[in-house]
Amino acid sequence: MLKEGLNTNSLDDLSGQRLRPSLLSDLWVLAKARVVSLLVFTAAVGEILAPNALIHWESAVAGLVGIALAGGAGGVLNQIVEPALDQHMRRTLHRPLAEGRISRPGAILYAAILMGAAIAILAWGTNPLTLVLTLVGTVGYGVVYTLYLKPSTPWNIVWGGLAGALPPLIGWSAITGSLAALPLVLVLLVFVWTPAHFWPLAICCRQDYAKACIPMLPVTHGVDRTRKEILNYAILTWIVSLVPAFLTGDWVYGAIAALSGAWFVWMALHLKALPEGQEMDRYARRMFAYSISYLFLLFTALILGKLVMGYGFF
Ligand code: HEM
Ligand SMILES: CC(C)=CCC/C(C)=C/CC/C(C)=C/COP(=O)(O)OP(=O)(O)O
Repeated sequence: MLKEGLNTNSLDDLSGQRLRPSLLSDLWVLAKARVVSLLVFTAAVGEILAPNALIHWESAVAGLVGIALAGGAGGVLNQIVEPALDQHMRRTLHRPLAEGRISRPGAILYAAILMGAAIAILAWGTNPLTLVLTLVGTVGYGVVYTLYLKPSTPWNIVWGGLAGALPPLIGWSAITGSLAALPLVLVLLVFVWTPAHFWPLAICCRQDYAKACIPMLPVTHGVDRTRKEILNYAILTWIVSLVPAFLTGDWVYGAIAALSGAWFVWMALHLKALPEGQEMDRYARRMFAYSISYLFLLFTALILGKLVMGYGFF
């Protein structure tokens, strides 16, 4: 059975036969709901850090629901464009469109419903800035990254990552209707984190990307250059993660960011030192998994700091 890679639907039964996923689970996978959950969490942190989030709780709820729906629409758009590519990759070949369980028109209708609902909720419960930023996120990922950047440049995810980095700012703007230094730094943080999040996985899947003719960095520039870039971006992420401590005066957050970032950089160094082979691929997968916990930890530490210290000056 196809155990290599992150299968989105590992539904093999005891006899090795694949069970057919339910429609609900297909809709969940189509909307990339697990990725969207972290996007929504970073948006929630943007909201909590904003002044008077509790007073504007209706906007806060509308902002989170809107981002979840719009992020889901982005995931569906991505898979509408890519069924042929998904069929070539062990990690993605069981996706609903790739296996034909959901038709293209069905997926287009699903994306339209999600996006329509997102626009309606954001327009009703938040403000024009939040609506525009969210649209930029969905179009940036679902159209610009998927259609243009991904098939054409190995730096695709650096620029595509901007879309996924927007939620903290969207969360802040849902509450305040404006921009500010702290959420902009958080956007920068997710932006520089994204390459060190994704390229370890791209190293593991490099043969699949090569077969599918997608110019991911390990395919075009090799594994060594990719490991060097992962290290550069891990160091950059570590540095940027310390800036919120200076902006908020939250040194507990600062200590957590310093330690968890040092571990991220150490993993990048270790990955770089390993000889190419299965051990390196396994370690790259560990670093990919850690990247997700790391971002979650940073954002959790930020809200705990706000809840304890209040940041009255924001
Ligand atoms: C262009 C930018 C990005 C790229 C290319 C990328 C790529 C990926 C890929 C290929 C996966 C494997 C998951 C799957 O098979 O569906 C993944 C997983 C994940 N990504 Fe990213 N990612 C990006 C940005 C982000 C951002 C901004 C976040 C959140 C802030 C995020 C959060 C996650 C999470 C939580 C998972 C785990 C999902 C799971 O367990 O199924 N990613 N990412
Ligand atoms: C603010 C807002 C609404 C933003 C939406 C942005 C969004 C959904 C970003 C997710 C990024 C992501 C899952 C990339 C996967 O890359 P890929 O598509 O190359 O991976 P794949 O090979 O798994 O399809």
